Amino acid sequence: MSQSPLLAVEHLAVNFPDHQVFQDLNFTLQRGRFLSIVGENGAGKTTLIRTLLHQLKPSAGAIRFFPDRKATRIGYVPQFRNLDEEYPLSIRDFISLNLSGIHLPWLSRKERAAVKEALRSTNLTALAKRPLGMASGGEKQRAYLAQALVEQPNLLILDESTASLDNMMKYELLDLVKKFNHEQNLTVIFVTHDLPLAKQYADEYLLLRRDGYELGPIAELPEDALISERGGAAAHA
Ligand SMILES: Nc1ncnc2c1ncn2[C@@H]1O[C@H](COP(=O)(O)OP(=O)(O)OP(=O)(O)O)[C@@H](O)[C@H]1O
Repeated sequence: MSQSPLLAVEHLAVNFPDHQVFQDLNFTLQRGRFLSIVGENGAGKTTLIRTLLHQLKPSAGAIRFFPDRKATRIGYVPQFRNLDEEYPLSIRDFISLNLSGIHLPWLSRKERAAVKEALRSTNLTALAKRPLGMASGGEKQRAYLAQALVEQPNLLILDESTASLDNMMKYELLDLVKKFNHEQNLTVIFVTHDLPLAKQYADEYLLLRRDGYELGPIAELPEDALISERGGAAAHA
């Protein structure tokens, strides 16, 4: 299989006023790969994602996108939050949120087709008119996935997106994501504390530790990846 990098993290360091999160982080993510980022609380997973999303500036080093950042569309699926039942938008309107207003105050024909496809591919067509607040947890999370997919990203970031979902919903969501990964060569970054889930779906792992990091094929993810050096199991978010 020919390899083509989507991004390269080079000698990355991120400093906060009181401490440094990474010192010299290096890895390359090839297109079409499914990378799981794991690490105990405070190891720097969110900091890395925020740096990838350009919300934080590296103190040293760089993240390079290929061919460039502009050509790299990033879809982001956040951690599950139970929206209020009163949340007024329908599932269809919620999925369209990122699109409306980009070109015109209403959706173009192409955008409407993209919303239709996002609904279809996440099994939400029959629920399109349902208020998102009334949807089940799994349906809500599929709506977030559809919202991220509607812009046809090259990179999909799942940021603890399965935390707080029950087992069935977790597998349902990741089965869908894996399908996009396989069928559309979509590159995936999955941040999680759930090692069995990471092992089942990812191709490779990045384990962040407070004093360094490890990388490798997912089959080599250490069983004790989330056991802190102080000897206890790390608390999960
Ligand atoms: N804006 C900030 N200012 C100062 N320190 C910060 C800031 N953001 C994060 N940190 C610190 O940086 C370290 C890494 O935090 P980060 O949230 O990236 O860890 P994490 O691996 O995502 O943790 P968790 O699993 O708990 O979500 C922590 O010690 C955190 O307190």
